[in-house]
Amino acid sequence: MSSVPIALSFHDVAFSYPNLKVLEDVSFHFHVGEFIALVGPNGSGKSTLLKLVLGLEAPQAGTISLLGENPKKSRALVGYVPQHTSYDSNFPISVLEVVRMGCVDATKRGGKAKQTEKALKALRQVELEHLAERPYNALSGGQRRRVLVARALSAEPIMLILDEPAANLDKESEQRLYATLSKLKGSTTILIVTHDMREVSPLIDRVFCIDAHKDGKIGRTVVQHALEDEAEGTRKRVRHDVEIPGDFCHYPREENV
Ligand SMILES: Nc1ncnc2c1ncn2[C@@H]1O[C@H](COP(=O)(O)OP(=O)(O)OP(=O)(O)O)[C@@H](O)[C@H]1O
Repeated sequence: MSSVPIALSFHDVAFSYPNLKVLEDVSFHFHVGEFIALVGPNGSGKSTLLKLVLGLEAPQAGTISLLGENPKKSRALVGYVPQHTSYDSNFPISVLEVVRMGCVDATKRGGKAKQTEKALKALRQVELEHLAERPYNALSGGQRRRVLVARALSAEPIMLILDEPAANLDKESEQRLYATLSKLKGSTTILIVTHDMREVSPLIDRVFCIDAHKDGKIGRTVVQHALEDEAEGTRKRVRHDVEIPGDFCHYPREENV
C-alpha cells in the first residue's frame, strides 16, 4: 500500500450562496507531491471552491479534508499565491519586505533576522535574490508573480495554491514562472487554478475540471479529464471528451494522512 498521503479530498460536497447553488455532489482527491490543475470557465465556481479549500467558507453538505484536517485547522500549511497584489506606490516597499510578510506568523519567535533569512532563501528558490532591495512596484508583471510565489514559499508550506498563475504574462515570463514551479515539483504539492480550458503546462500530473452535471443538476461538479501532449511538447491538451473515473488515482486509495 502506498504511503503517499492525500493532500486534498472533497467527499459529496455541496455549496450554495443564498440564492445560487454553485457546487453539488463534488468528490475528488489528490496526493501530496502531485502537480494538479483545476480548470473551469469564468463563473463556474473556482474561487468558491478555493474559499472552501482554505476554510473561508464551509460546505452545506459533505466533507473536505486538507492535509488530513479540517481546512480551518490546516490552512496555515498552505501558501496561497494570488493573481496580483498591489501596494501603494507612494510607499516604496522592497521585494524583500514583501517576501518577509509571508513568514511573519511562521517565525514569530525567531524575530526579524529569522524572517530575513527565510525570505532570502525563498527569493533564491525563485531566482530573484538579486532584486531583494528593489522597490516591488518597479518590477515587471512576471517578476512580481515570482515574488508572490517567494512570499508564499517563505512560510515553508506543504502545499502551494496559485490563482491564474499565467494571467497577463508574456510567453517568456510564463516559462520562467513554470521553470520555478518545476523545481518545486515533487517536494511541494502544487494546485493551480485557471480558466484556460484547453491546455495546461506539461508539468501538470492531473487535471480536474469544474463541469455541469450530466443529469441536469443545477450546481456544478468536478470531473477528472485525460491529458495528452501537444505535438511540440510545450503544453498538454485537456481531453474534455475523455473522462477519467472518479476513483482513479496514481496511488492505491488511502483515506487519510
Ligand atoms: N458572495 C457571493 N454571493 C452570491 N453569489 C456569488 C458570490 N460569490 C460568487 N457568486 C456567484 O457564484 C458563481 C461562482 O462564482 P466564482 O467566483 O466562484 O466563479 P469563478 O469560476 O471563480 O469565476 P471567475 O473565473 O470569473 O473568477 C458565480 O455565478 C458568481 O456570480
